[in-house]
Amino acid sequence: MSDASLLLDNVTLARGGRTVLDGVSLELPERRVGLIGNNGSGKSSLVRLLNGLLTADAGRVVVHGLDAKEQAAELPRKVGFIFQNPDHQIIFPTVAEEIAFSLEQAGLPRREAAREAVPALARFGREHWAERPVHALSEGEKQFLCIIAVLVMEPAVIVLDEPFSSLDLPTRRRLEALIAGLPQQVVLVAHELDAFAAYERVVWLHEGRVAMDGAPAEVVAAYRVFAESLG
Ligand SMILES: Nc1ncnc2c1ncn2[C@@H]1O[C@H](COP(=O)(O)OP(=O)(O)OP(=O)(O)O)[C@@H](O)[C@H]1O
Repeated sequence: MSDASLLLDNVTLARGGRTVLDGVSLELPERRVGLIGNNGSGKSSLVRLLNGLLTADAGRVVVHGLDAKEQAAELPRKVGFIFQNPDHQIIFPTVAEEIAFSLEQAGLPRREAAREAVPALARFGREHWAERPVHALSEGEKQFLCIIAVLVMEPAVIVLDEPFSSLDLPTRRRLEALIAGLPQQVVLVAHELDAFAAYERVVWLHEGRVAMDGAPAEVVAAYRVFAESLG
């Protein structure tokens, strides 16, 4: 296995007494990986194994050489996570404080992190946001702030779990362009199936198992047929 891979080896996970991942095995060295499937199929559960928010009941998860169980404490710095709802991620009242907190998480001493927040925002052309109250940002701006907060920590992997749900189309397109330019490995969970056209690999989860896995054109087309048949 290459060191820059995500590996799930026969992973099983139960939540609330139900099996939500059932013997999932995947080796994912691709830089752009999509995850699709019906509501409740296990997508969010799977990506939460990658940054230690959840721990597999059986099987093994390895993230760029880190064993998710043995080296769980190191995972949050390796895997940046962007949630569907930015309000779940943002904890500080101002933009600069939020970014300073990320820098501190990345290992900078507190005072240095506070000093570096505005220059960090400037790298993304958002230094004018520094003193803005987070609640005064639009949904798209909040999502962008979350992404900046994750990127300043320079993780090797970026996971986005349904990041487009509350975004209008222009904001979504801007976010997609930003994601496309990232040097990191990206794992995207989304119901917007056209978002995966340029991806290298798409995994379709169904009821906690891999239903299909491969090039986006084939996997998305097959999932579309299946999903339409349920409607
Ligand atoms: N906090 C929780 N406690 C117990 N069960 C949970 C919890 N969160 C999710 N589940 C269950 O785990 C299963 C998989 O959920 P998960 O969120 O991983 O699916 P998903 O594919 O991401 O769905 P969606 O597309 O709706 O976001 C579902 O049956 C769900 O009810």
